[in-house]
Amino acid sequence: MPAQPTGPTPTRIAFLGPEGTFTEAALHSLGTPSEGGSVPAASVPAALAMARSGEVDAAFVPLENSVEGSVSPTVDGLAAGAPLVITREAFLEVDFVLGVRPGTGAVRRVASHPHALAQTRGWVAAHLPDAEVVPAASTADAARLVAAGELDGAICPELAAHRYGLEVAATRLADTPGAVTRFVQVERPGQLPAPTGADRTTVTCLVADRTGALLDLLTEFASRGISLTRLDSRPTRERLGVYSFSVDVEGHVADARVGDALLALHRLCDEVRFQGSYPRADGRSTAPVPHRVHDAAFRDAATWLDGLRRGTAG
Ligand SMILES: O=C(O)C(=O)C[C@]1(C(=O)O)C=C[C@@H](O)C=C1
Repeated sequence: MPAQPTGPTPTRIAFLGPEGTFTEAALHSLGTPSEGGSVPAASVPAALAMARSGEVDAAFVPLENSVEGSVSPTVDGLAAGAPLVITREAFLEVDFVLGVRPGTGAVRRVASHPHALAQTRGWVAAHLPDAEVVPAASTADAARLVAAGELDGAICPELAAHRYGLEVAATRLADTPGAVTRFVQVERPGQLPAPTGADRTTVTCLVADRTGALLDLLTEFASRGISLTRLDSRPTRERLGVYSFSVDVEGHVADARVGDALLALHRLCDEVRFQGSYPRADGRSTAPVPHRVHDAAFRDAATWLDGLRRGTAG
C-alpha cells in the first residue's frame, strides 16, 4: 500500500515530462493531482531547479530501476546545489511499446530515454538491428518527436503512444519482464514526514580518499543494525578516484539508531547531506533490529552515562 507523507500536500509538482512519461504515471498513482497541479519539466535537472527556485512546491523524478540501477541525473542533481529532501516515493512496473506514426514502413531511427534504451537493448538488436538508436530526454519526449516526424519509432509507455497519436507496432519490449522503477518526490527542507515504522532515510556522504573510508562508513550502519537498501558511488567531478556515496537505509532519522549513525557519519565524513526520511512505498516493513539498537536501549545507555557524569551511578 503506498504510504502517504504526513506534511501538507504540495500543490504544484514538477515531473519529468512531457505528458505521458512513466514519471507522470507514477505521480498519478499516488492520487490525482489537482487541476494544474502537475507541471511537466524538460529534464530531471529542470524539475529539480523548479523545486529549488520555488516555482513549484516539489519535483517528482525517477531515482532507480531494478534492471538498470540508479538514474544518475537524479542522484547527482540531489547531491549538489541547494538541499532538497525526499518526502515520498512510488514504485511503478515499467514495460515498453514501439510507437510509430500510422503507416510507417521501416523504422530507421528509434529513440527513447537512455534508461529505457538500456532495458530494451536486446529487443532492438533482434528486431531493429539496422536502426540508429537516438537518446531522448524521456520516453514520452521520444513519442512526441516521432509524432512531429523527426524520428520513426519511440520506445515508450503505451500511454505515451496513445497520447501522441502513435500506433503501437510492438509490445513487451523490455528484455527483463517485471522491471520496476522507483520514483521520489523532493521538496525544499521543511517538516519531515512522521515515522511510520516502515521508513527509509537517504544521505550522501563525501569521504576523504583514504584506505577503508567506505568500509568505515558502512560499519556505522552495520554496527547499529541498520540495513542499506541502495548504495551508489558517484564521482565528485574533482579528479579520478574521488567519490561521494549516496545511500538509502531502513529507518527514520527520528529512530535513535539512525540518528546515532548520522552523528557518527558527521564526525567521520568531510560532508554529510541529509536527503530525507520518508515512508517506504514497497509495503515492506523494516527488517527486525536487535534489542541493543532499539530506542529504549539508547535511552537506557544515555541515562547510565548521565549517572556516571553526575556521580550518581557506577
Ligand atoms: O522517460 C520516462 O518515461 C521516465 O519516466 C524516465 C525513466 C527513467 O529515468 O528510468 C523511467 C522509467 C524507465 O526506466 C525509463 C525511463
